[in-house]
Amino acid sequence: MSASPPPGSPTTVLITTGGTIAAQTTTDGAVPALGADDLLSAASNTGAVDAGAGAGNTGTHAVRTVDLMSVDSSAMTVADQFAVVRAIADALDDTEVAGVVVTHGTDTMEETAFLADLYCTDERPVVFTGAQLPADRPDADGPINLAAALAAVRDPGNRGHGVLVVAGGRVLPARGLFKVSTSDAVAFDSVRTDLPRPVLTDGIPLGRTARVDLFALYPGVSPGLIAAAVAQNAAGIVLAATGSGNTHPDITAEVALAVAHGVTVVVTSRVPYGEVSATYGGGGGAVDLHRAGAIVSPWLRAPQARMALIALLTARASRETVTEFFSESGK
Ligand SMILES: NC(=O)C[C@H](N)C(=O)O
Repeated sequence: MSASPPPGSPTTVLITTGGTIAAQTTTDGAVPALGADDLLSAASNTGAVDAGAGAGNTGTHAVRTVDLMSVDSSAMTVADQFAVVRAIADALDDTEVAGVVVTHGTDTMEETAFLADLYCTDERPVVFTGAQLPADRPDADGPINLAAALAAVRDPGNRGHGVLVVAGGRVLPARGLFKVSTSDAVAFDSVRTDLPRPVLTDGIPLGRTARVDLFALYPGVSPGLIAAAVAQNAAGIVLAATGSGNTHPDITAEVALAVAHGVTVVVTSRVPYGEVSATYGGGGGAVDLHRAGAIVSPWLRAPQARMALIALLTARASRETVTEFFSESGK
């Protein structure tokens, strides 16, 4: 039995979306099966949640639950991701709510948490968490991560820092985050933890969103990939180029054609750390890609650059606005 939080206690909203934190092992592989109440019970059993906590409350905070969806995050659609962002905004519409925890698969947490951060103008903490091991494993990391995420919402030091991600004992900003391990509890790292946070204030879109394709570049890559994206009416293309944003000259020619078709092209890197900058020439360097009309993303890597481009192009942002967003993000 869990004790009730004192009357008038602030409320944390717990939104669940599936992922390994909610998964059980079946003969067909691990699949999300658990809901918010199960996750809260497991978190309270860790002893890491304040005394008196349990399903329905965490110590001095009441917990309101929203079982939003139950999917592996690798199977999420962009519509699902915007549904998560809207659910966070709905939760924060209630002034009694002190903050929000979202449980989510780790495969694409860097994308959804970043998308939420793009629209996050509220001071109240929004914290994503997940797990690397299914909930039915004796060494499951989900319960301790959820307990830590709930504690992060209660920590006044986390106000005003945008969306955070808690996993494996680390608390990191969503912006700049990427998954670094397929299996370790320390699932994430950051390209830079002090990235500026330009936000989008036009409102969270409803309905269709812009199509943005993402290609990793490599020796021998076919320029036809870009032509195919243009032919299929992509509004934007993100290139995870080699090194500091470089590729083969044949790609540069296709980028120029795509830009001439009105497609917004953003160049980032397949390398996890360091700045992407227009340094190299030679026909396929970032200097050449920039001259061909591509916008360089100095710090946001491909998955997050793609989410930003989807959000910006859905809001019909001009080329100038997109350029400004990426340059602001790199200061
Ligand atoms: N660790 C995880 O959560 C991986 C899982 N495939 C997911 O992203 O939903």
